[in-house]
Amino acid sequence: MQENLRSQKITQGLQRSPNRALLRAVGFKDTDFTKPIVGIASAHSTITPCNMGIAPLATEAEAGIRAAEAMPQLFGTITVSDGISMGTEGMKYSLVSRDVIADSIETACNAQSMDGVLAIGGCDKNMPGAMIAIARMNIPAIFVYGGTIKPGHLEGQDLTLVSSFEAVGQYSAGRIDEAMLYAVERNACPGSGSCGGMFTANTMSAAFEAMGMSLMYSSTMSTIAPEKAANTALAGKVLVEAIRQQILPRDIITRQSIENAVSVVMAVGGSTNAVLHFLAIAHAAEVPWTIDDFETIRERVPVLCDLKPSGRYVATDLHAVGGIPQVMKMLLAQNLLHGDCLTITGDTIAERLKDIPKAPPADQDVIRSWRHPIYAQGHLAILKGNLAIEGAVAKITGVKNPKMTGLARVFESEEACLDAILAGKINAGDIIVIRYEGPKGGPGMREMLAPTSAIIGAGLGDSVGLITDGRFSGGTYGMVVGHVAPEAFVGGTIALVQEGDEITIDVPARSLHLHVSETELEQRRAIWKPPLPRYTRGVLAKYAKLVSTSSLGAVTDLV
Ligand SMILES: CC(C)(O)[C@@H](O)C(=O)O
Ligand code: FES
Ligand SMILES: [Mg+2]
Repeated sequence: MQENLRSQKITQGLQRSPNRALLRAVGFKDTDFTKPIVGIASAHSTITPCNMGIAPLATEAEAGIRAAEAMPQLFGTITVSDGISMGTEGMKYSLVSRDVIADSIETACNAQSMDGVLAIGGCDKNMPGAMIAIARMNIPAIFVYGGTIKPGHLEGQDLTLVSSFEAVGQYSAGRIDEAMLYAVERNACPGSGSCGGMFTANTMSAAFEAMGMSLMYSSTMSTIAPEKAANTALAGKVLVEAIRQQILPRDIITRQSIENAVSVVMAVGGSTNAVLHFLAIAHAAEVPWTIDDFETIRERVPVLCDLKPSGRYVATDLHAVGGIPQVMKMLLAQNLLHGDCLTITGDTIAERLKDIPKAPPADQDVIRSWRHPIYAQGHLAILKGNLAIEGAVAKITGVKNPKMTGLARVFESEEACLDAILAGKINAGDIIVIRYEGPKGGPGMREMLAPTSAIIGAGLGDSVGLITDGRFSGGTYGMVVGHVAPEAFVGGTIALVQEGDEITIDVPARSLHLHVSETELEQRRAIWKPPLPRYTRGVLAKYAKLVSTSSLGAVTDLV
């Protein structure tokens, strides 16, 4: 098999002499022009612990690729740290960054005819951004996770970044003092790595491992562990072999492997963002996959892992007891995983899992036994109803009652809502509505981590519901429903809700209902006026014009 299938366009023949002149300047010798050119898409950044450990890993990948007789070429892609932009206008760029990352990787690889790409990412959008590009281009590729952070420690408790968000709510509700708030802040994030609970970054990396696009065990390794460096070099070698064998992403990313990935998301109790991102990845891979497909999986897959945000442990704890392969083996043993799906190594999932025991180790409680799951069914439910005709995504963890009726408390932005919670104006039984935060309206579907953490911190997690056309952080839990579609900006019913309207969130019935008659809704619709776009120039304006509804994954290249 020819290994420079694509790069021969820039390296072979008389006319490519100038191209070779440039490549010689970056180190190519006569014998290198027939070797595969392999991009390394590095999301290194010093702004955030999620990405600050990536540069040394990129160096490891480079060495692995070179040792396999290929030509590694490093290029940078961007990151937005959700935790740093959270709660500000800047957070509107977070989901936008997913598509900027995808577009930038596609641009670098296709413009320079690379034969394959190894993408390394850290913060939340790095994972889906890279995978969208990989699926779209369909050139041999592997994803390497930058690795998870270790937990922080305070007074015998394990902390994550989300502890710090919750401390703000606890402080405002008078449950902790200022000294404690700052103690949490100082101890929450002990160094390099992506946020440690089963938040969005860890959810997506775990899902990619399950999908076969990353090496086994790689998604739960700590950034600073020596095994992470060694595994990254190995990923480089595995990729070069995949280029030689021409194993393409769309051989791996199939309907079955997306089912495997989503099953693992349920089993680990992962982030609502997985719904949005897998819709977008499936779209990029041209795999038929709809929002209702998540429901089919939820019904059959239990939540097995006791992980934060609502559980007790962090990703490094999961790693220590067998990681994602152990969870996958448990699902495989119950026929809930397609064992014949291909992985990037050329082996199938079942072959990769063959030496792993069917049950988790007995002396631990991070992964529950099959008979005693945390929840008998998955925790990410798709709700529909007059408030969300296209669908909405509910996360139900840490709540006693998955059905709730209450009176609407309506906010036109996240900031307005947070102010009301912190001022003690939200009461048990309220259902908060945060709107005009959708893909087009926000734009960019901000994550409502500050309000949802403030609700938890105020002790209202069980008694207050929240619905929004925005998104949630992987750190959010409680009675929360996001991605409400159609969004307010395009005139979805959520735009017509008035203060004091009765709303029912009924997860068992999978319904989201506004108790207002059709006639009354029609009257309200007749006087509703679409708001002016919040941005008229720049990337947010361009994004708002292009982006699809969230029920189709908020993609920017819908045909
Ligand atoms: C800040 C977090 C925890 O990274 C959040 O953005 C998430 O989605 O998990
Ligand atoms: S802020 Fe980057 S993973 Fe949480
Ligand atoms: Mg996030």
